[in-house]
Amino acid sequence: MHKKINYVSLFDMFFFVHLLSKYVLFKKSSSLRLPPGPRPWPIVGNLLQLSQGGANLHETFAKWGKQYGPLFYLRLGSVHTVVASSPAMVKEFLKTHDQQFYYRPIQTMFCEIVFASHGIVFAEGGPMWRYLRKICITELFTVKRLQSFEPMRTKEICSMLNNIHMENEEGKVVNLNFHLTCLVNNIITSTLFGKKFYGVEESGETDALQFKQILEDVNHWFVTLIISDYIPSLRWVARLQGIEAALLKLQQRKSQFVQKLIKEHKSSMATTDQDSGNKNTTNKPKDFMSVLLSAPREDGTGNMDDETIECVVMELLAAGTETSMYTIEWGLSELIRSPVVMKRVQTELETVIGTNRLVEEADLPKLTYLQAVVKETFRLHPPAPLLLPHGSLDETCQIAGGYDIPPRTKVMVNMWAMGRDPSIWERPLEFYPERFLQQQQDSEAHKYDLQPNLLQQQHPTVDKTVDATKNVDVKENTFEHLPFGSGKRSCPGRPMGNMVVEIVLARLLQAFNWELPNKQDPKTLDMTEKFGGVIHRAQPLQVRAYLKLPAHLLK
Ligand code: HEM
Repeated sequence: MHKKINYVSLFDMFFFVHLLSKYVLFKKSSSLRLPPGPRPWPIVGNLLQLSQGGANLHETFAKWGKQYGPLFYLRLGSVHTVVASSPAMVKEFLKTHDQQFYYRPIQTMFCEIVFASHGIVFAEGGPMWRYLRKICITELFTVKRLQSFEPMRTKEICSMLNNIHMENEEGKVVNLNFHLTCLVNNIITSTLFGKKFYGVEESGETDALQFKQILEDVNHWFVTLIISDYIPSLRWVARLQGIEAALLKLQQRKSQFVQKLIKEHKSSMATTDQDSGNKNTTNKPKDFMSVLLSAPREDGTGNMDDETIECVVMELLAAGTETSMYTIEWGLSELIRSPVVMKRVQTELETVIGTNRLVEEADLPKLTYLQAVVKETFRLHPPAPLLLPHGSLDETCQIAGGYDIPPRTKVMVNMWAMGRDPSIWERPLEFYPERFLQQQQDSEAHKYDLQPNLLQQQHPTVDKTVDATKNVDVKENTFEHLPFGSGKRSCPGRPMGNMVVEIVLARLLQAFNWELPNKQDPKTLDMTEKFGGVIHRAQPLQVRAYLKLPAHLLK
């Protein structure tokens, strides 16, 4: 009994000291003019309210945005957080004060251990991050480099089309999610390491199996809420729960896997150099890992170190795969639900490309309606609904409205809420690509509308004359539509991500007619979302695909 009382008083003392330290910390911020927001609880702040009702984070934030305004404040444990959800507020952070808010000051245990926070995505900022972004833009995502991988992409897409066709011939329902996972992973890893891991030999402890397991674990931990990320004094809890050990083990597995690839690359580069006197004599495109291995260090002395390369390639893999593949799945889901829009995009493909050859990447600029379909998909289903967190480092910043943003505040942008905001978009919940077409492009698209009145029948409420005046560039310049972010932290992989989404969708639509299994009414297709780092369909898309091109074109 005596012992128990001692424990209780010890706990009380710990609790009191904890509260006192929080009080001292937040006394300072209470003199600041913070944006409005829900009332925080002691210690945990608004953390518990986040999970109330089981809604996805971006949905909860959209609800609070309506209640508290386009900029609201939360305290998540000890982490100051603000959420912006109007073009004017987003412009404040991504343009007007981009110089102060381009940092990623909030590091989670996952980023710290698994990515060591010294690549691009999770790096706070600084000269190394700037240098790596420069390499992305001048070396990796150039038109020339991306074009050099076109034959690989064409081959992979054709192989997927063939597999889908064969499954359908056997009377099977096609799980599109499965096919897209294989395809997009193979495209990205072939670009990054010159290797693919899906659809290859899978018996035993193969590279493919290891790769998939690592990727699964990285995705799992990326979205797992670890309490000590918000209440750092509870790090010992993460230790006791074995979280820290699990993350360290994942880091080692990831490191061993990528280091093996780096070793293979170094020895094949050495052989090529010996054979050809420093000239690349093979027709194989130079993958990103080879480019990074021959890139100089930031200070110009020697080559970049292996740890940085390891970090960068894994980040590119994590950033580039699910974003692209889920967009394609959402796009096709929306088109199946809107037969008139589906008809228009397929007619555009028939008219511009014909039926004697498959659409190629060089054709994409001519397919204006397809581009509008992709933009409309990003509007309703931005893969990163809250972008990635931004923030300032050590200074308090004053922004429009007279609000103070304390140092190291996590700044989130609710792109998902903006995409569905009726004050920005007319009839925001309708899938209506025409809203992105300029007037002259719009009349072009009408060429492909076989029955002009059908669109109005399907969307009786849509007033085309109003929406047709809008175009996507205006929407980006006015900070209304930014699926790739904007400013210093905007997505460097955009040229690749956008192109992969467009070409895969174009080929799927050109090659097949799509239906739901068992003659299910398209309007009843379940569109429930799940947030797991990237927004994806709660239920993978299951479809029937009927070939509409000669089968030999898929070879
Ligand atoms: C549909 C495709 C994609 C979408 C929608 C997308 C979207 C985004 C968004 C919203 C951000 C955060 C911007 C911010 O913090 O404000 C981002 C960052 C990033 N993305 Fe993408 N992305 C896509 C594809 C790719 C691809 C294919 C790659 C590379 C293979 C890539 C590499 C990156 C990197 C490295 C960053 C971090 C930039 C930094 O922190 O400086 N992304 N992306």
